[in-house]
Amino acid sequence: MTEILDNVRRELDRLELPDGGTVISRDMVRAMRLEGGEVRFVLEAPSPEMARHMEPLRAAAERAALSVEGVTSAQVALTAQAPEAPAPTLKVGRHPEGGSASIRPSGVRSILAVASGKGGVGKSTVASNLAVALAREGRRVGLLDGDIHGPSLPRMMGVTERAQSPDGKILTPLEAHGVKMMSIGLMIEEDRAVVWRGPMLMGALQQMLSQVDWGELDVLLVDLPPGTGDVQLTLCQRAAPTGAVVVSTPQDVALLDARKAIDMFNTLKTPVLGLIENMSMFHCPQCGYEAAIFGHGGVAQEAERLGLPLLGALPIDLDTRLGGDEGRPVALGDGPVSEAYARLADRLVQGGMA
Ligand SMILES: Nc1ncnc2c1ncn2[C@@H]1O[C@H](COP(=O)(O)OP(=O)(O)OP(=O)(O)O)[C@@H](O)[C@H]1O
Repeated sequence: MTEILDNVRRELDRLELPDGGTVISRDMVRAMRLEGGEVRFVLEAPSPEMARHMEPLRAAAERAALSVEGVTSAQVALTAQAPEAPAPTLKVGRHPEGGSASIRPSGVRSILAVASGKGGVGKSTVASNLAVALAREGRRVGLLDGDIHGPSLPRMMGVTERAQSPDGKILTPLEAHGVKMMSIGLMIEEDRAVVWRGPMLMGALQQMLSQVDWGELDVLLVDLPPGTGDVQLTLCQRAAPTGAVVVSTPQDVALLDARKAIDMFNTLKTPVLGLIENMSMFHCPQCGYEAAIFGHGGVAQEAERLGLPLLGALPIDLDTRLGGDEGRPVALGDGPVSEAYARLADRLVQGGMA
């Protein structure tokens, strides 16, 4: 299936635009899906004015998709980016307000923290894929990037637009792959560093929870920074999360830090719902050889020791890395990793957590 969609994209990349580039290189294709042999996607024009002249391009895109083997029908819709809303006057990077008052958004049924002790274990990758898998199950999902110093979710979810605040008070979340999302990365330029102390980090989290129009959500996933710092403290003390899932690799050094994260959640009385092992095995796609690059079974043993469920085990996988870099989480496709995320999502839904 992924191959068919890749071929469709390849064909679309031949559709040249009068002012240069193609619909792919100009990033105009949205929400591409394949069901049975039917391909559907949206062509997004930069403005309503341009969309009015794009019917021939839309028809050409349909023909291009239909020319791909395995595609039996194609439906392409035209849309246009809304005229630019006023730039947010909302100032980010304030100190937190309101003492210990709740900052939990009222329409959100469940808040799940996605945490890790150590950095780089794949927490944001798991959060973005889990969000997509839950949305594919029909859940109303939000994804909040709590990693304020190193926001990576905009890139992983393929969102490049800036967040807007039509009234200067409340930010509108951006939407990608059926998930509403908010990140400091949507408010500052990508290569600008956030050089903030603890109180400003806590203030930013407060703003992203209580000054964002999250609407009605079944679940809001909060991708926490690694470790046990101010953001974790604020979330647990003021937003009453339903629980936390802790991501770790099977490596000893990562497990050691995961134990500290679990200890922190216990201290803050936030239930730890289970552990997720990431980068558990590498299956060589060429020769079938299996290598336990970061060790094997460590997270399962740790979960058993702590009496916590092992919610899932995800392999080291090239498509996972590529999907993260390209802004198309691997859980959008089909294949063993996408199925593993679907099982993880299902488990959380069945358990009433998402
Ligand atoms: N299962 C996997 N297979 C292959 N690559 C992976 C996997 N999980 C994560 N990665 C890659 O590892 C890198 C780190 O992942 P990610 O940013 O999700 O980690 P993180 O724990 O959120 O890091 P930090 O919190 O320190 O920013 C990314 O390049 C990501 O694509």
